[in-house]
Amino acid sequence: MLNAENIRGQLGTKWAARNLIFKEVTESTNDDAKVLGEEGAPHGTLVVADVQTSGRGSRGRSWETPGGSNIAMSLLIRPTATPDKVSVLTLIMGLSIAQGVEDLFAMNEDIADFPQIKWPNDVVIAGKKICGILTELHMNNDNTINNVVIGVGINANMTSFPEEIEKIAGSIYTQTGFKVDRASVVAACMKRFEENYEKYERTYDLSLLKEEYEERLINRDRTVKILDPAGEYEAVALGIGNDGALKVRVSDGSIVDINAGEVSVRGLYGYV
Ligand SMILES: Nc1ncnc2c1ncn2[C@@H]1O[C@H](COP(=O)(O)OP(=O)(O)OP(=O)(O)O)[C@@H](O)[C@H]1O
Ligand SMILES: O=C(O)CCCC[C@@H]1SC[C@@H]2NC(=O)N[C@@H]21
Repeated sequence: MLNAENIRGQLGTKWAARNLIFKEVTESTNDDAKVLGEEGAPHGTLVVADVQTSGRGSRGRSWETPGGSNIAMSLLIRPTATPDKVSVLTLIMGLSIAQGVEDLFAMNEDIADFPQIKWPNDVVIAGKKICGILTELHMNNDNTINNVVIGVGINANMTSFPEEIEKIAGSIYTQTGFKVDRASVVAACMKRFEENYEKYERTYDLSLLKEEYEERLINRDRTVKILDPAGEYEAVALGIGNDGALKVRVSDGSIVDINAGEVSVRGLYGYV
C-alpha cells in the first residue's frame, strides 16, 4: 500500500525523501512541492500522491494518475550550481528510476525486459513508457536558483490506458507481469537518486553517470527521427554528452548535439 509509513519503513537514504509528505489526493505534486519550496522546505523534500487530479506532463500536456495503481511524486532539490547545470537532473532522475525499478527485480529471473531510457528521460520497459518526468526550475529575484522540482509519474500497476496513449504507455505490471509494491518503488528510486546526485555534485555534469546512462539508452546506435520545429530529419543516435545532449550522426557524416526542449526524438517505426 502506498502511504507515508510504508515508504518510511523502506527508505535507506540519508536525505532524499527524509522530509516526506504523503497525500491521498492532490491536484499536482509539482505544484505542492513548489509551494513547499517557497516556504523554505529542505533539500530532498518529497511529495507523494496516490491520486493526482490535474497532473501536468511535458509540453503543456496532461498526465493521468488514477488512484490505487500509480505513483505521482515530486522531489525538491536545492542545487548549489548555476542554472545552466540543472537540465541534466532530469536525465539523472530517469536513470535513477530505471535503476530503482531494476533493483526490485534483480533477483527475478522470469523478468526478461529491464528498464531502458528513451532520451532524454522517458523510462521504457519492453517498448512502452512506464514513467515520465517533468522538471521545473524556480529562481530567486537575483537570478540564482531557489529550488528545482523534479516531478515523476510512474505507471506501477495500471492495466488500462486512455486510447490516445495506449500504443505508447504501459506500466511496470503490464510490461513485466509482476505487481509491485509502490512504496518499495519509491524507496528504491530515491536511494538510487541520492547516490547519483552525490556523483553529480562532484562535477555538476554527467561525467560520472554517462556510462550507466548510455547502457540503458534505447536509442543508441539506432536511426531516429528528429522532430525539430524547423523540420524533421533522420540521424543515428550515438550517445550523450556530459551536458545531457544527444549526440547524433547526420546524413553528411558530421556529429551534431541535440538539446532537449523543443526537439523530440522518435524511433522510425513508432515510439522507440
Ligand atoms: N500515465 C501516463 N503514462 C504515459 N503517458 C501518459 C500518461 N498520462 C498521460 N500521458 C500522456 O501520453 C503522452 C506520451 O507522450 P510521449 O511520451 O510520446 O511524449 P513526451 O515524452 O511528453 O514528449 P516527446 O514528444 O519529447 O517525446 C503525453 O501526452 C503524456 O502527457
Ligand atoms: O509528460 C511527461 O512525460 C512528464 C510527466 C510528469 C508527470 C509527473 S506526476 C508527478 C508530477 N506532478 C505533475 O503534475 N507532473 C509530474
